[in-house]
Amino acid sequence: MTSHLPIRPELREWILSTTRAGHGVDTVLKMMQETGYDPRQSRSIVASVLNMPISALDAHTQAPAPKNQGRRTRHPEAPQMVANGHTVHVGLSMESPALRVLNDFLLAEECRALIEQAKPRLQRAKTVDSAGKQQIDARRTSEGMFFTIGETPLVQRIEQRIATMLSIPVDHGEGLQVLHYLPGQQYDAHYDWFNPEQPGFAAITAKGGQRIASLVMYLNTPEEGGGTAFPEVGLTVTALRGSAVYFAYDTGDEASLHAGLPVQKGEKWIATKWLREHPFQKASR
Ligand SMILES: O=C(O)CCC(=O)C(=O)O
Ligand SMILES: [Fe+2]
Repeated sequence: MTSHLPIRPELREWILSTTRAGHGVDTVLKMMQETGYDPRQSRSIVASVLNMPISALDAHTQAPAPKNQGRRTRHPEAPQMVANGHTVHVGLSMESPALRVLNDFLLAEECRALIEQAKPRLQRAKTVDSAGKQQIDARRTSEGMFFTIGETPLVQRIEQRIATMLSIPVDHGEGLQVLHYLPGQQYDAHYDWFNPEQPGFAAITAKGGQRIASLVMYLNTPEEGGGTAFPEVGLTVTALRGSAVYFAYDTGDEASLHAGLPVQKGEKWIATKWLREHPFQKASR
């Protein structure tokens, strides 16, 4: 996905002028890493600017490929899989973005209980600004809250189901977030991966590294609207109680662009789990 990376013009110009001045690709990569770029990111960016495949980049560098590549999730396989005794049905599969619609991911009773546990703690949802700070954002008008890892037996059960289904340890997950949207509320089109070009990138990824996949679980069925749209591929996933949409991405994967469409009638409750390439926090039990 190297061609999809948003690269600042100054950085592009610097890479071109440095290589034109006779410095090797390995020197450029080293300098980028010294200024805080993640090794994998710098390789993608340099390959994109110099218009060469990452594999060709290896031939120009003496250093072996970076070893701190994080984990990746396993995409659930159709038609169904059993995670901790619970059967999940794969209703739709897509390869770009890597996406699965999962039916029966949560029981109706689990959806109801999760909403009840979240309700007293809702606050206006925030986004992460370019300095890595949480902020109120007009693009995201819903209310939300975070559970800590394993905070309640129910949260723990859901986290273990996710971990088994995607074959990734529970501690790679950010705390489960519950969001509540009322009519007119939405989440504008965005990527869940963090942009390596934004100033706060190092701070946001210091713990756990980059995000690699998301799971959006629908806790109710809005009367009208409120689906999750993937505008790059013309797909809208219907918000249906108990089902979920899973999608995985590389940094810069534009196909993973998605939006929580406005609720037209009724309300919408979701729980989101974002997964990181490295352990994000210690599980509490
Ligand atoms: O509300 C939705 O359908 C999408 C939510 C979302 O994109 C997120 O929580 O990152
Ligand atoms: Fe998202």
